[in-house]
Amino acid sequence: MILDLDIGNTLSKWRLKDADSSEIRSRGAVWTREEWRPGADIPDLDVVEAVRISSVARAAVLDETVGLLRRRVRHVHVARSTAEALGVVNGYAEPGRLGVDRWLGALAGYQLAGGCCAVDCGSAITIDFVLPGGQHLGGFIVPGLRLMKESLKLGTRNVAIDPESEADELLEPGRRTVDAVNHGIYMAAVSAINRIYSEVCDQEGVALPMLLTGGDARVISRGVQVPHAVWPDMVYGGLEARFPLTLAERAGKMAGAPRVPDPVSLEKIRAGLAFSMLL
Ligand SMILES: Nc1ncnc2c1ncn2[C@@H]1O[C@H](COP(=O)(O)OP(=O)(O)O)[C@@H](O)[C@H]1O
Ligand SMILES: CC(C)(COP(=O)(O)O)[C@@H](O)C(=O)NCCC(=O)O
Ligand SMILES: [K+]
Repeated sequence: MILDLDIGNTLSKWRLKDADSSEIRSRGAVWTREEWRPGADIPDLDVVEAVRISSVARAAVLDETVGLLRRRVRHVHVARSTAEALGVVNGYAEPGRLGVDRWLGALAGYQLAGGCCAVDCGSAITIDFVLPGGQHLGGFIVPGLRLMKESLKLGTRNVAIDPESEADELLEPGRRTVDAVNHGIYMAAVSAINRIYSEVCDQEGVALPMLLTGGDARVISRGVQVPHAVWPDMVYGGLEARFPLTLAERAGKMAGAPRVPDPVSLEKIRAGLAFSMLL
């Protein structure tokens, strides 16, 4: 079995992948600040022959996790942001400073779709752009839904947006604090994504396919007008592309990859942008 780990600021996600069949056997998540102890919530390391890790948590969390794993597992691969990989050129002046989850998302998106806009809706919402030739432009970082809500300190932090809510309901003015906050932050997130996408496509003269991932991807997806696909395993896809282990991975296949969405025309994007400036 291969153990893939995606350690974010909020949740540490894991999945077990069969090295022979390339099938995903199980998955789970634990809070990042918690210690990784054998128990019901984490996979049995005895069956694991290789681990691949993406981590943006504090260095100490990664060091501890890697230390624990190296004692039990033969191959431990830790992803790093580099100046170039798999045809993508990192847009950061200091490439190593780009969050590795963003880098892996950009690599997966490029491998799947060529140029892309990769949006990761987690503790932060990150919006990264890769041009069709592989140049990563850099990106945008906005606080995620949960962080925005907590920063208001209005006592509404424990009432999350119902992930089943329809976008239409969330776009109405709230008539009590919790709704005013939830609808406000939802509007902030989706309008930032819509606007940033249009601005950058306009600047670069290219309509890019958009891919969404992260814990809030599904609910945010409903408010994003740009054609896009949700790919919950996008960061894992970057790990597969960067450290291919199975036959399918060596052939360039990433588990759970969606159909590439057809972007609308650049003319339409520009018309939308011009319209929003007039208002
Ligand atoms: N069951 C859940 N537990 C915690 N957060 C959740 C859950 N479902 C959705 N979320 C949302 O997902 C976000 C975490 O998403 P994730 O992509 O795992 O973030 P990160 O990679 O930063 O840890 C939270 O901030 C929260 O808004
Ligand atoms: C921006 C992030 C905090 C997002 O992390 P996440 O929300 O997925 O936990 C992470 O990618 C990070 O720590 N990046 C380093 C700074 C940068 O990318 O510029
Ligand atoms: K994120």
